[in-house]
Amino acid sequence: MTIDRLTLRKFLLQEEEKHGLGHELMMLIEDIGTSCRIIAHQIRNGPFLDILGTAETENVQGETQKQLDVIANDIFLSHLSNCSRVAALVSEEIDNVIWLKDTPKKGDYLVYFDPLDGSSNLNVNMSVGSIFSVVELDEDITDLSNDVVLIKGSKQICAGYALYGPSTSLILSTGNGVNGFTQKIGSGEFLLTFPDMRLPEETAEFAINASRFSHWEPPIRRYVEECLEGPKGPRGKSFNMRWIASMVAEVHRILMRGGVFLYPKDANNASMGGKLRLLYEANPMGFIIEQAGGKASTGRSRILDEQPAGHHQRISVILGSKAEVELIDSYHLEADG
Ligand SMILES: O=P(O)(O)OC[C@H]1O[C@](O)(COP(=O)(O)O)[C@@H](O)[C@@H]1O
Ligand SMILES: [Mg+2]
Ligand SMILES: [Mg+2]
Repeated sequence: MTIDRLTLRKFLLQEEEKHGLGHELMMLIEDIGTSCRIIAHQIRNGPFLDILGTAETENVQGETQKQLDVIANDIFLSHLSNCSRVAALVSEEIDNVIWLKDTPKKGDYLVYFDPLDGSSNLNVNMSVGSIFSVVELDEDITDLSNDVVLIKGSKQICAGYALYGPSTSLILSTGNGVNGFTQKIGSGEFLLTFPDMRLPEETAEFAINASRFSHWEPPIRRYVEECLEGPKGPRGKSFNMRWIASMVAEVHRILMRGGVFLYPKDANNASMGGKLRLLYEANPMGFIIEQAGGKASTGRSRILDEQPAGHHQRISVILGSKAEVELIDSYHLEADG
């Protein structure tokens, strides 16, 4: 039996009626969806096209790029330039902000994206994704500097991600909850398969790269150790642990069944501010998680309230089920005295 599902286009038209999304934002979301469809196609054909390996280049953050990091970035750049309201693009893979307008106006969009997240998973055929975030300018801009894009995550009007897993998912929020779409094989359309996604307040599952144990701050050690102690420990129950090394895949699992994801600032990455990037990883994922009823914190403050200091800034990330993130925050508070 096939169930009739809303297409992304029809869903956006409904959102427009209910919440006045605006034609230009709808078009932009469709362009993002198109980019993700093309990236999904490239990834699935990766072994035949011989594009799963390393490129000859490094990105601005000194990371060796995969060929698909570059390809996915080019796909986003070419499609997002279509929208007449997009003033600037900020990509993980590009050093400076790309200005598409000489005189951006109030109401124009800034789009931030990680074209391919978890790309170390590519050549082992594990899940990867794309992450995006949209902010509206609240004033006309005369000086096109990189600093213009340093806007808090609480100002996002739209964020989401695509997960290139066994199926391709597009998860989206325009500030009215979170909705999940799946790309249909054949038509290639995104159809609404997970309406109004909510994550459970409590959980017994956590995700952290435990190989970094020796670098962790005391509150993170305390949290993980208490989980590992199981029913006889202070948490009084058994915990499960998962690590895919792809933030998109971890966040998606948490959105579907609860859990908490930690990539904290630690002794090894503190000089960079952490591992994950604020503007195109932490903020959009924080927005999605909050819109689904969860919480996103650095351990010491709400991620979406962080004032960015640089457009490739990194940050400590703890997000997921509300009660669990609150507990980890309380351990930081106690440790800081
Ligand atoms: O290898 P590690 O340190 O566990 O890193 C995994 C983390 O790095 C990232 O892959 C960073 O993303 P990029 O692939 O976009 O650089 C996150 O998705 C993930 O959470
Ligand atoms: Mg990433
Ligand atoms: Mg990336």
